Amino acid sequence: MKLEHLIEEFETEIEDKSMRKDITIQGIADSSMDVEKDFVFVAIKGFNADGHSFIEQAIQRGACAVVGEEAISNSSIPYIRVENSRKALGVIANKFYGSPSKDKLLIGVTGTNGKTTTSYLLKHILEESGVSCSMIGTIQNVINGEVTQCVNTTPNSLVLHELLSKSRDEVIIMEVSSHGLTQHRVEGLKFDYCLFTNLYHDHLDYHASMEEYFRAKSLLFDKLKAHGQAIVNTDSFWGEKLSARLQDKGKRPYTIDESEDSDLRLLNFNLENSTITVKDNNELIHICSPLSGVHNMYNVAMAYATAKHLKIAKERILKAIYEFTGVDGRFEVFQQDNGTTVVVDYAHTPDAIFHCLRTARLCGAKRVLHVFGFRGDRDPTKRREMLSITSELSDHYILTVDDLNTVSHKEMIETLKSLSDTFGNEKGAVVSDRTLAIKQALDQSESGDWIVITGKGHEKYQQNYDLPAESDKDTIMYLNNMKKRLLE
Ligand SMILES: CC(=O)N[C@H]1[C@@H](OP(=O)(O)OP(=O)(O)OC[C@H]2O[C@@H](n3ccc(=O)[nH]c3=O)[C@H](O)[C@@H]2O)O[C@H](CO)[C@@H](O)[C@@H]1O[C@H](C)C(=O)N[C@@H](C)C(=O)N[C@H](CCC(=O)O)C(=O)O
Ligand SMILES: Nc1ncnc2c1ncn2[C@@H]1O[C@H](COP(=O)(O)OP(=O)(O)OP(=O)(O)O)[C@@H](O)[C@H]1O
Repeated sequence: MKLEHLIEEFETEIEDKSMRKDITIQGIADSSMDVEKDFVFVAIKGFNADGHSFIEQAIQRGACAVVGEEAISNSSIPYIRVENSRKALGVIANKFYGSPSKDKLLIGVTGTNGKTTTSYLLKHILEESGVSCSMIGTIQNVINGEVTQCVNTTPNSLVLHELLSKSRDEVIIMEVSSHGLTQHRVEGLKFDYCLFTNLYHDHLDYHASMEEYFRAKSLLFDKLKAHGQAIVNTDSFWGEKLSARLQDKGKRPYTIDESEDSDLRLLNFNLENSTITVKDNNELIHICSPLSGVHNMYNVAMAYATAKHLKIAKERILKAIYEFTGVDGRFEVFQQDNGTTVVVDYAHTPDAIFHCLRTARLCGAKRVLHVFGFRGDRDPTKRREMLSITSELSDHYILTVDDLNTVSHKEMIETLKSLSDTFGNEKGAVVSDRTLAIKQALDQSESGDWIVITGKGHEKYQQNYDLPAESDKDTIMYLNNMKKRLLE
């Protein structure tokens, strides 16, 4: 593709007109380290670094043009000045990869919690109905059945367009984070369906307020195609607000909640046999799912509604939901020989913790023991609420280390102690090693108890701990094996 074609969308002039615009572009890079011969380098002012300071390095590596926001004179190669480099990256990536989303059915899922679960369940329903499906999200990306690892929930626009261009699947389901939306990572995409799961306290280290967080999430719905459909969980203030916002813009969202005037009405949750009754067009439907918890019933309803919109037969949807075995690290249950139930879950927001602990209670736990921690460098404002919820809903909590990121172990332990002293209750303890915290909970447990371990879910540990384990699930396995060996 010629440079002049790649940049024709921009009103800005190439700084030096004597430069060759007819040069053939071989690729695009937003990192100077990825630049190769005849690549366009897009300089981005980031949170840690400024891509403009790597322009020289990019040129040395073979860049044939640079896109950036700053005024630069005497550039030795064409320099295209734009207002917003992240946005420009999306525009040129879309062009370079030939508008790869144009012929795909694109489903975007946003919300604080439930994106991954809803996406996996929907993918399962579609595939069981013979529809091929790509998925882009937190745990991994799956394109044409091939799994690749990911850095972000929503990759940047360059990676995203490349993934889309590779996909031969009929449908693409992607999780869209608020970071992704504000950083223009989905620039150039138009969605057929946009789903809103919920909005809870999270990421207030990044967004200045819940209102701003909501505005960020709402941006996804501006990217609906003209005949695209929004599917919104309206059981909360923020869901209702989004629905009203869409209606103000002339859109008719499909709503899901427990009220009479919703499009899909959730009537009854039966946690004992994991069934939810919904009213769909005056028909009462019983949806049975092995997923535990009221929160998952909402995820089930969301996936059901979307599959119905995609014209999948009701019976097929119900069968697929019934057979869905769940998502790695999302309320994953491990029964212990002593009659204790251990749950590993990815909850790291107050609300998600509330749902997990409440689910354990509703499932008849004799006692609930909660093991969890706080991530270093992540929204500290939610910690107090997380502690209050566990103090209320668990019989005993053990605060321990989660990912430290750049925070030192010592500093984190001091934080845990101080938070527990101030906002916890006497039922809590701090154990500095995560694997030993899990061991302590297992050692204390009796038949009928539930141990709920939250925070890490499917993820591997960032730190080394005392027990040789790489994840919460590993730790449980290790401890069980150790016990068996001792008994032999
Ligand atoms: C804070 C944040 O969101 N950062 C994201 C952002 O990084 P950035 O562009 O600011 O990076 P930077 O390091 O400052 O570098 C600036 C520019 O200089 C360039 N550079 C840098 C060094 C060099 O030698 N040469 C060079 O060209 C970089 O390639 C970059 O273009 O843009 C990158 C590309 O899109 C993201 O990978 C990165 O996500 C980081 C890894 C991250 O942890 N983000 C989290 C907060 C996040 O986005 N999370 C959400 C999920 C949230 C949820 O749970 O719901 C997600 O979608 O993943
Ligand atoms: N609908 C829901 N409402 C409230 N909490 C939920 C819901 N679905 C899942 N959760 C909780 O949130 C955790 C993360 O779920 P999931 O991975 O599906 O959400 P996500 O939106 O992808 O999260 P993240 O953005 O953190 O990756 C679960 O382990 C569970 O504790």
